[in-house]
Amino acid sequence: MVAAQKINKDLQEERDKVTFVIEEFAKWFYGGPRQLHEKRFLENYILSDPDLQSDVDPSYLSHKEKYEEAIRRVVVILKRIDKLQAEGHKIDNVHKKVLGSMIVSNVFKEGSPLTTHIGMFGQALASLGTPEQQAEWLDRALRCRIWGTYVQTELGHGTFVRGLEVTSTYDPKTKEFVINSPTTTSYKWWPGGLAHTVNHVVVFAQLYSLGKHHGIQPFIVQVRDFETHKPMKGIIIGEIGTKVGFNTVNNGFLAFDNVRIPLKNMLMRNSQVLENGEFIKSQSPVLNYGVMTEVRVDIVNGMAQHLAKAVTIAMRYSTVRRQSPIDPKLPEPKIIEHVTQQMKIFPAIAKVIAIKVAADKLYNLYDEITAEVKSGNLSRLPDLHALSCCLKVVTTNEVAQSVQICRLACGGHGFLNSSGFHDIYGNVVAAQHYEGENTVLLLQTARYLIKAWSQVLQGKKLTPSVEYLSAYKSGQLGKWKGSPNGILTALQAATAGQIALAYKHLEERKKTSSVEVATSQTGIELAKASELHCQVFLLSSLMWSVNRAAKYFSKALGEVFQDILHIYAYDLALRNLGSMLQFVSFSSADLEQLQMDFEASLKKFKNNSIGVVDGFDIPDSVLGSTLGAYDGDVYERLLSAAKKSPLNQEDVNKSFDLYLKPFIKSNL
Ligand SMILES: CCC/C=C/C(=O)SCCNC(=O)CCNC(=O)[C@H](O)C(C)(C)COP(=O)([O-])OP(=O)([O-])OC[C@H]1O[C@@H](n2cnc3c(N)ncnc32)[C@H](O)[C@@H]1OP(=O)([O-])[O-]
Ligand SMILES: Cc1cc2nc3c(=O)[nH]c(=O)nc-3n(C[C@H](O)[C@H](O)[C@H](O)COP(=O)(O)OP(=O)(O)OC[C@H]3O[C@@H](n4cnc5c(N)ncnc54)[C@H](O)[C@@H]3O)c2cc1C
Repeated sequence: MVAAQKINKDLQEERDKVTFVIEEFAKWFYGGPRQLHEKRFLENYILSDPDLQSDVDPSYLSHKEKYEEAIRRVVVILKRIDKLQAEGHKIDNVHKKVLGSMIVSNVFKEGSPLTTHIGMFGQALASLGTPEQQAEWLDRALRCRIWGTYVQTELGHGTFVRGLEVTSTYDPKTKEFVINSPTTTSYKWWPGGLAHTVNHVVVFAQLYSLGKHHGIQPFIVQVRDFETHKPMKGIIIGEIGTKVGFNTVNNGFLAFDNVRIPLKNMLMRNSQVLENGEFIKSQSPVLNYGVMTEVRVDIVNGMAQHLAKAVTIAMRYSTVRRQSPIDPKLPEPKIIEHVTQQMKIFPAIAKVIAIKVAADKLYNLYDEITAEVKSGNLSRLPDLHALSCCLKVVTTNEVAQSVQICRLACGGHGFLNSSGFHDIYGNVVAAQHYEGENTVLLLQTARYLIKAWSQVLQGKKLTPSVEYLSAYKSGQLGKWKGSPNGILTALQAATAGQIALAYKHLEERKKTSSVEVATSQTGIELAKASELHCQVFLLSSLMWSVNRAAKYFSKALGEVFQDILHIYAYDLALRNLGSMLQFVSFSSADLEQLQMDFEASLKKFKNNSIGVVDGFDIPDSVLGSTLGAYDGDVYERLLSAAKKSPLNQEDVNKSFDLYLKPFIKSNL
């Protein structure tokens, strides 16, 4: 595909300078040769369907048309997956690998109405349902023969799950639950696909049985008729309106008016209600929160992919675009020659890799701990919760900021929808809101860090992710060294110092207030500590991975990883100087050197920067950008995209005769 393309000569010139084998990098980035091959196969197989080659640019459609087109595309893809399976291709979890991945990001642009079906409804059945319940619903859900979503948030409550108002009251006479939405604020609000797509939901409601309250429990409810798709009796359902992004996700509202469901529809893997109404408690109430944890883990991986798209666009465009002479005697340079441009894009490239590495580690931890939980051992669940919360926050915040920087790095053209940034940004900032509001999740991680610090004070041994707190307490951290390793220890000292301060202030406030009030008053410091702790995890994971790369990869690629690590570490240190200055001693010469080292690291990486974004291996059909295509034919693409605007399909728009002309005439 690539060989036949005519490549922009500036882009080719930069590609010729790359010192490592891009394919080796791509294999690493996707987890191995088999995974890379499977990704390419799926991209090609799915996206080559003629019914996806439509010339319709969804950004010109109305809200309603966008949704209808998204559903048409969903079905084309589902048929394609059915065909794939009928042809005997065995790909595990293929629906998630296609519908829940970047492969289709340019097909939907503003999100698929089946995103939560794939990522949350199926997952809720799998992790909260009994084997009998899974036999009834899971297989049909996985084959997309029933469509569902995860319905938790209400108009009045999203964060404080225990405050949800929808009730589910067991009636032992009929062996049914009766579900009700007692107030306006109890309307379910937000779930993806809920409005007009799904026919089932997993809904979270306050359980009452035999007059007693048993907290939030999950129930499966059919909300639309299979044949007519009309709302079922007692179901009030609709769409919540246009949004900053995610406009094809079909987020909806839902209220229940005495909706009856059979006893077997409570998902009972954890807690149970018996026929006589007796309630059997689960091992822990947080087991019902497991789906949220899994999605937080998925979000981190998704952020690396979104940012990979943004940096690919910014990097290729910066290689093709020439503007503003640096040396007046020479022609206008590629804009990537401006060091400030490198400062915008190279740290963002490094972040893609740091986040990908952290996501891999988080997935491994998730798999290990989920297996332990299944066998009844919940001891490491807090580690997973603490890490998944802060990583979800820091990666969504950093990627949102970096996508903006990449957009700005493309000058005015970055503001065009055809650049692709608008859709990437919309998808990224949505994740700052969903699956736990970001400040709230930082405070969850902080609970864990405060407990860890209290263990340090008691001389107890800590789990690996917080072991550095003991090192800080025994005075081993705090001396500045300008290497990535030195930056890691300085950051660890700053984090531990911040946790210790928050702990101290919390203890002081506890003397005059309850623990809860004191914790709330210490929120600013606690949130800061969590954020720093997450940065420690990101940097230490990247260092671990880069050191490993030295053993397993070619020397050339190993050096590129080292360059990336240096850029990442220097950039992180410069952005966190304020926090570090409070707990680490620096001289002004140290800071001057740090800036020099950062600039040198940009220069060193420059010749390989285009190779790394090519190694993200995002085909044009997935990238969907006039500025970032592989061949660099930016200006022709911009013009061709503009010509497709509906306004350009006629010489004179009717508004001239209707409004402008009469106005001009009337003023003559
Ligand atoms: C494509 C887009 C799709 C989007 C979908 C959505 O958005 S769906 C909607 C997404 N919605 C949201 O994301 C809503 C966000 N809100 C929430 O998740 C919860 O309401 C909460 C965590 C904020 C508070 O919960 P609470 O009032 O029950 O709890 P508490 O603070 O009193 O802590 C009690 C203990 O529980 C622990 N623990 C808590 N969670 C977990 C967990 N997952 N695992 C393990 N443990 C957990 C916690 O650490 C604490 O332990 P400690 O310290 O006592 O040993
Ligand atoms: C695009 C999108 C898709 C979504 N999809 C789904 C879905 O499929 N299913 C579903 O059930 N839900 C879904 N949601 C809902 C989402 O999970 C919630 O909006 C999210 O968890 C935040 O909760 P909230 O809206 O109640 O925010 P709020 O809690 O009201 O946040 C408002 C402000 O209050 C602050 N605040 C609240 N509590 C505290 C506290 N304890 N301490 C300090 N500050 C606090 C927050 O930091 C924030 O600044 C979706 C939301 C969006 C935007």
